[in-house]
Amino acid sequence: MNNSYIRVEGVNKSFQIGTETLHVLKNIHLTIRSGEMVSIVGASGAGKSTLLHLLGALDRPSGGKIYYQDINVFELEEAKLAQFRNTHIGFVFQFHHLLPEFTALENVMMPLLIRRVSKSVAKEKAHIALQEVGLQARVRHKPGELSGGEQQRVAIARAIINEPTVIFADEPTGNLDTKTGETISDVLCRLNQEHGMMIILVTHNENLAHRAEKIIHLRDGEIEQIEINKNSSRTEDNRSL
Ligand SMILES: Nc1ncnc2c1ncn2[C@@H]1O[C@H](COP(=O)(O)OP(=O)(O)OP(=O)(O)O)[C@@H](O)[C@H]1O
Repeated sequence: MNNSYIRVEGVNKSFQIGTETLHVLKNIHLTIRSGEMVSIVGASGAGKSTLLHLLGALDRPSGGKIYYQDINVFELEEAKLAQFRNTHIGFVFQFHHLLPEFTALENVMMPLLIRRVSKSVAKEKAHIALQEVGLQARVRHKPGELSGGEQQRVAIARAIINEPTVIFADEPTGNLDTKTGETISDVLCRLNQEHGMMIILVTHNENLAHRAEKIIHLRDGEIEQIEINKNSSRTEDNRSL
């Protein structure tokens, strides 16, 4: 059965710096299945974040196509693309971009309020999302009153409130100590295993990278290797690329 959810076909990305063209991603081909947890690893400057941004439809490729099932996302006009992102995708970044003057609950409610969901429904869903990441006791705290790991869990709750199909995370444990980083890794793995959310993440954290069932090694903008992680609890014996 073909259950590929995201299909990347011959994607390139270049940036123009003055008269120079920087070829950051070259001829990327990739398939990511429904429910998969995938990590993208590689040296600094290899193109990991650039690839994640393209996969998450935050930026457009210079060439090639990205399909979500049968939707060619970059053929969508800007407003439709934004709507597509809001409906299907959640983002978690190293620097969580929480709004400092709002409580954890209000930060998590925000994506639903932007979509004009009623305040009472948004509140109820935000409570559930914060419970999901183990922060039910901190709903009234503002970001400055939370630890780094707690702030990151609020960011994850905000990313899952729309019940996205896929979560993109760029260095989600990047500025956290080892133990707090493990808690965040546990939260992401649980969302994948218990709720079937696809998780696609960029990380320099070896432990987190190896909890994914597929590890994409990028080198100088090219896929060097796609490693199927036999040790991942989700890897099935009969999986193929
Ligand atoms: N908007 C941009 N304009 C010009 N060059 C860019 C832009 N974004 C990224 N680059 C360049 O593309 C290359 C890849 O960047 P990217 O952020 O994808 O790397 P990375 O693998 O995520 O690195 P790191 O592990 O250090 O975060 C870098 O050399 C970077 O300078």
